[in-house]
Amino acid sequence: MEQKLKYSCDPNSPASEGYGSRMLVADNDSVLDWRDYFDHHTLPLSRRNPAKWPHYQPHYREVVAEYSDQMKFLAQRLLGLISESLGLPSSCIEEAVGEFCQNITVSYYPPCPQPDLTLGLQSHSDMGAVTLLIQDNVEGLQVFKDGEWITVRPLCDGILVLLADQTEIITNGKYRSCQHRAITNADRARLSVATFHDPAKTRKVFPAFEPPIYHEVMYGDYVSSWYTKGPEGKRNIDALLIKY
Ligand SMILES: O=C(O)CCC(=O)C(=O)O
Ligand SMILES: [Fe+2]
Repeated sequence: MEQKLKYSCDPNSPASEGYGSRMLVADNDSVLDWRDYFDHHTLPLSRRNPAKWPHYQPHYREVVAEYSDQMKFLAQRLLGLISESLGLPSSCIEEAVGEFCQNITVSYYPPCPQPDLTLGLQSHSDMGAVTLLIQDNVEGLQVFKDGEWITVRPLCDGILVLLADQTEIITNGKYRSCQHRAITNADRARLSVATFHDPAKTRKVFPAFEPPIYHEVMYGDYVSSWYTKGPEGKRNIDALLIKY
C-alpha cells in the first residue's frame, strides 16, 4: 500500500500518470471497475519521465521505454497498412493523427468474489487512434460483435490490435473502433498491458473522405466529453455523427 501511494496518480485529473483504481466519470455514475492500473506517459519524449515509474523490478524503466518505442513502430506500420488498404498514401492516417501521444496502462484485475455483480472494466471504445494490447493467459477481455459479447482467447505471444475512435473518424467509418470490456472471475487475477496511441489534445481530427459522416472534433474536446459523460459503449463517437 505504501508503494501504491508513493506512485499514485492525481485522482482529480483524467489519465494522470501513476497508480489508480477508477476511470474518471461523472459524479453520479455509480459503476466502479474491479481494477487497479498503472498509467505510464511514454511519448512524445517530452512527456516521458521514467523517474515517475516504479523500479522494484530490475531494468523495469528501461524495458518500458524500449517497449514504448517498439509499439510506436508497430502502430505506425499498422496505420500505414490501413491507409493503403483504403487507397490513401501510407502516411495519410498517421499524418492526420499527428505526433503520437502514447500512454501505457498496466491493468490488474484481482479475483472477484461475485463476478456477476461487476465488470473489470466497463464497455467502451478507446478514444485515440490505435491500442496495442498484450495479456496474460487468463480470459477476461470481451469484444462486442454482431450484437453479442465474444471472449478473446488470450495468446501469450500475441499482440491484440484494437482500433480506436479517431481512426474511425479519419477513415469516415470504413474502419470501426472496437467496443470492448473486461469481465472478472472468482479464482484468478488477470493482467493486461494496453499501449494507447492518441493525437495531441490540440489536434483537429476529421474524415479523410467525402461526404464526411462525422463532424470535425478537437481531440482534447473529445477526451473531456468522454470523461464527463462516461464511455458507455460507443456513445461518444456516435454523438459526432452528421445527420443529413
Ligand atoms: O484489460 C483489458 O484487456 C482491456 C483494457 C482496456 O480496454 C483499456 O485499458 O482501455
Ligand atoms: Fe480499452
